[in-house]
Amino acid sequence: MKVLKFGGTSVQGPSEIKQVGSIVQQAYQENSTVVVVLSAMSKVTDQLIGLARQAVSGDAGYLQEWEQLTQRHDNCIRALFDAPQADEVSRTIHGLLHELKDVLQGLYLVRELTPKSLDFVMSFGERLSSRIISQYLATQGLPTEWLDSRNLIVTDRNFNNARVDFGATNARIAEAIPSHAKVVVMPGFIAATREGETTTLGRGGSDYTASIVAAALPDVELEIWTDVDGMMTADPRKVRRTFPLPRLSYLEALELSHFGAKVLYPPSVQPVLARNIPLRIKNTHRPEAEGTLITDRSDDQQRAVKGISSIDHIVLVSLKGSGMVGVTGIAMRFFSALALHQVNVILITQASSEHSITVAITPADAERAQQGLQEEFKTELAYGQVDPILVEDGLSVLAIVGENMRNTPNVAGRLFSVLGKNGVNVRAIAQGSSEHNISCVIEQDDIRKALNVVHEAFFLSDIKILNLFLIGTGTVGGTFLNQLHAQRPHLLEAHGLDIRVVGIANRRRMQLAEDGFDLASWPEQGDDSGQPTDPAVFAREMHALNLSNSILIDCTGSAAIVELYEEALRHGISIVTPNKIACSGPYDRYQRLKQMTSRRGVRFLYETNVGAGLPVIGTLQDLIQSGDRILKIEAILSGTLNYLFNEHKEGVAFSDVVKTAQRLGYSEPDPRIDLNGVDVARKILILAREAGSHLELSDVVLHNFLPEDCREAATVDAFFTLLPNYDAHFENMRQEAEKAGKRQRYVATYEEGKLSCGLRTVGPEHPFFQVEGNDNMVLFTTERYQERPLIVKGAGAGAEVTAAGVFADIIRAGNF
Ligand SMILES: NC(=O)C1=CN([C@@H]2O[C@H](COP(=O)(O)OP(=O)(O)OC[C@H]3O[C@@H](n4cnc5c(N)ncnc54)[C@H](O)[C@@H]3O)[C@@H](O)[C@H]2O)C=CC1
Ligand SMILES: N[C@@H](CC=O)C(=O)O
Repeated sequence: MKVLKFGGTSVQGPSEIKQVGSIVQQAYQENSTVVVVLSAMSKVTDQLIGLARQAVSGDAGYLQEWEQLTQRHDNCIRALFDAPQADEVSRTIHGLLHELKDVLQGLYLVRELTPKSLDFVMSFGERLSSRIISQYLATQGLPTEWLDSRNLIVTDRNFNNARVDFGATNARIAEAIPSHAKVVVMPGFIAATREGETTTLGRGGSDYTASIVAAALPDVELEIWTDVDGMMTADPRKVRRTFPLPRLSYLEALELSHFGAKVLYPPSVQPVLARNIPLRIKNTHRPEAEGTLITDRSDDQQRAVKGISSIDHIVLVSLKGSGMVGVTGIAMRFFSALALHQVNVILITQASSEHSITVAITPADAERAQQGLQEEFKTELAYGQVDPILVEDGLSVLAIVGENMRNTPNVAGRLFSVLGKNGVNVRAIAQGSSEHNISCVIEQDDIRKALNVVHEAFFLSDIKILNLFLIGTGTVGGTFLNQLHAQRPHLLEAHGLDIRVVGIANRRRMQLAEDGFDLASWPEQGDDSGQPTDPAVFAREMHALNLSNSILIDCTGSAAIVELYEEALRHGISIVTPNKIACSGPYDRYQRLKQMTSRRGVRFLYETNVGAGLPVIGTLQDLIQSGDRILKIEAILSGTLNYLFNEHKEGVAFSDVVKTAQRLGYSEPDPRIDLNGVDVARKILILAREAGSHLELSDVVLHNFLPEDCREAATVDAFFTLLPNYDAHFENMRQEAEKAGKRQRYVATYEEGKLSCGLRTVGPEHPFFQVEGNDNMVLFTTERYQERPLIVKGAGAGAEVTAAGVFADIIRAGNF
């Protein structure tokens, strides 16, 4: 024998009902006796509640709503039945609808809506749907019998959420439902007291009806038909790449449904669990899908965590105070007060110091909980032995569930580590000693991100999604996008790294796309669509998306973008940047940014600030962290300047070489930043800070070789107009060096806490003499490298190498 329950979405219209018909037909052929339990057509219960409230408030508009309800059922009948049968079904349905209208008229007149009358009004949803479907199944040639659940399921008088009298109920079901071939159709959700008053079993109660019926019959299987492929690893509306779970134990299903998995109404597990009846969840729209089988054992021994669920709109209520420590009976009084005020407790935590007890409840219970606790502890409150009752809202509970968690170490470690790395603050934690469930309370704003990162950690450990917000699509940013586009498939396949660009901005336009841009056409998306750029709005939208593993990539040279860093880190967003302004700006901010990363479990990576893609900062950090001490840094740090001094030859104008350096993407957005030495000053300052010095940019002794009017030109274009006036001047400098057998080099030095940079001429004996093209060279003289310095050398500017350095930092941030 089979009991099939169809939810509201499975019976919402004629085409769905026809699909139900074919599923029942199949079950009948395989099992002979089938019990079909039906929900109301989707949204009808809410509509009925609305009608009752409208009527009782004296709003005659309820009549129009009633007409609509009638119309919906009429349409369904007309689509399902031919003329003579349609009239017959209509008569039954209209009889019920007029009964409903009379009840609503009564509510309108007496202006009182009791829980009992609300139950009666709500009962019409299932009574209507089950009558129509019963008749429909009969027209399909099935031997159908409609039974009124109110004659079978006996409850107490706890209207709206009645408790079942299983003794009486089981006996009535066993007697009424025949074991010979038959299709029995019943309304779900509704029941009655012994005296025949209509009751309901709580929202979602149709599942419960089916489970009660199954548990009262011999040799039975239960199937719950809904609109998803089974119990999923997490809520697919909130979490990406969820998948159905083929098997669960009753306990796991209970925990998951209790913590928000809407597919199953939690009380429905108990009756089938008690009789060890297999329960399968199936998709009405995809009957071929396997669904989820729920039995007494969880047979996936490999996976410790079976599912992740959550409950939003949680309130934490805490009783704290030194007067609680070591005093017996506090917990008893705390929970008695809550019970007395009918407060349903979702989660409990108590610190082992006994200094506080915290419970999670729903907002509807919050005021009663607070009042109840204030009354109970009024003496302690008056004497200051406990603090005022603390009520905090805007929270969610996230729970991971699985029977095998009990035998698997590091499940909690993984959970909290992944939350921490994504900047999700955990407010309260609960784990039962059975270890089936670990729950934690977090800010509701973080729930989407938290669910996604936890889901990735436990179910998609082979794939990690990184969400990039890129500002700056010029030389470096644009090249990075091209590199990512080319490398993305390989990273996904070989390293399970799914890197998505979800935000793009440049000086003109900005836009966000939660599922990621198509990198094949990013310039169009980045440049022509979206909205005018406003960094504050970009940041606000980035924070609002609150995506897991988010990284802000600043490929500008803008101080305005640096202003966004602290808030981004605070929101758990890592930062990767070639922009030197943050690390060479005020020391306090540089320090704050670095400290925030360790506190918030995010990364702030800027390897490309010095030497473009060369491993300069990483090398220095490794030296320091391994206990070495920096004695001196001497370096060529400007790719642009080195290029100029190498390429400025006889017969070539200096100003033309500067233009070429700009065209090749070596120079700063404003090339004067290179020529006046500021770019080099920033870089040597950054190295000094990494080496432990608390210096500022103003501490760098900078020898400028750019003539003053070029430095002061109003725009970059004006600068390029003036520069040719000095071609002869630069040619003289070059010839002088050449005559002496030397070469010009712009050299930065850090020694004994002093910073300087300036133009020098070096002979063939000096290592800088041979530094070619746009190369950089950094000599680290340290306690361990005193005889001969440690040297890092290579291209120190340019789109490809810098973009590759940014790329490497992103992967580092992602692997953190
Ligand atoms: N080009 C190179 O070889 C290297 C560059 N860098 C650094 O990389 C950064 C970018 O350099 P490039 O790509 O060469 O510059 P670029 O001038 O080619 O590109 C800058 C990009 O930033 C955007 N931008 C500027 N201010 C903005 C704002 N306030 N809001 C939104 N977007 C803004 C621009 O629209 C443009 O897309 C600079 O900080 C530079 O110092 C670092 C190492 C090497
Ligand atoms: N403009 C810089 C490049 C990045 O830092 C240089 O020329 O070195």
